[in-house]
Amino acid sequence: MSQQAILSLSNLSKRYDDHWAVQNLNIQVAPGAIFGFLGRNGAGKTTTIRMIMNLIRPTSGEIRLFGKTNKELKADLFKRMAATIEYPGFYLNLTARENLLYCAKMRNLSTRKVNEMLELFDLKEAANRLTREFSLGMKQRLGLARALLHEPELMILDEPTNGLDPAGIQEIREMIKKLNREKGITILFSSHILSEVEQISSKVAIIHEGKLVDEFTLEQFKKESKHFIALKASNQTGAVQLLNSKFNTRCQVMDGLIQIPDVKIQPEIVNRILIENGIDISHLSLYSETLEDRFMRLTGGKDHV
Ligand SMILES: Nc1ncnc2c1ncn2[C@@H]1O[C@H](COP(=O)(O)OP(=O)(O)OP(=O)(O)O)[C@@H](O)[C@H]1O
Repeated sequence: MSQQAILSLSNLSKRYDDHWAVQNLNIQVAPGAIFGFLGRNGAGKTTTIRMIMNLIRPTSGEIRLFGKTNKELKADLFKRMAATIEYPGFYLNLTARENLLYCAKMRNLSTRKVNEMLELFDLKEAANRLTREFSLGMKQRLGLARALLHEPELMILDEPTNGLDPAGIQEIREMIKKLNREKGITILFSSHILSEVEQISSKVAIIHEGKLVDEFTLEQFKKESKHFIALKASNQTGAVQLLNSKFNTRCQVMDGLIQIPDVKIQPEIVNRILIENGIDISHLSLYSETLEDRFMRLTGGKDHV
């Protein structure tokens, strides 16, 4: 990587009793990225984030933030980065504005940022309402506003859309993109929701049973993803034999569909050849591998896992 990584994990591992929650994790997050950290429940995402945040100690391996170890960064670590882990907690008897003002004062930050954050996160109208009346979506937004008060360069968000309804998920997704685009903040966020990761990440890492099983940019993914023709015929065995010999290819049968792997073969020609040979077709489509397919291939998991 030509540009120095803003976050670099080298052989990072964490062992609990007799099992590895995270094992030999190597990840580089480039400045300006929206890095999606994807894995099923229990894959090791939160453990990794807790280690980055210095909340738990790694069993082995190294974490470098801004090119330095946690020890070298000391207090600077929390000046230059921010994180939200699980559900954000607030003083429920204080208003949104009071919560932010309190946090700014505690951390010796300028209070002028409070109004800016309320505006940025669309909380201006709700600013004087008690946070006990807030919906989960509003609390998530207030949590992001609080995390951003000190203008961090890197934000780490652990499952930021957990428990939100579709509209809340959309709002947080747009916020993440906006923070990255307009404020230049590098973002690492964990998720087990594939569509979410696919929609906003510039780079994705898939973690499974504590190990990194795949890492790619969205650009790479689109280039590398498999394309094929899928069809269902009245005589599947006969159709496979015929297509293999006519097109010098190797068709596979998956989930009751014949897959022709060669993208250069034209579907209309496939259609004609099968019909001319007395084989009827009940389904024919062009297919590209989705992130969900790739994730399932690697982890045996499903979308919301
Ligand atoms: N304090 C702990 N003691 C023992 N085992 C733990 C501890 N914390 C996490 N684990 C185990 O480590 C593994 C990884 O857990 P982790 O919470 O990091 O997964 P995750 O990917 O964040 O999952 P989720 O999406 O469910 O939060 C799991 O098997 C979990 O049970």
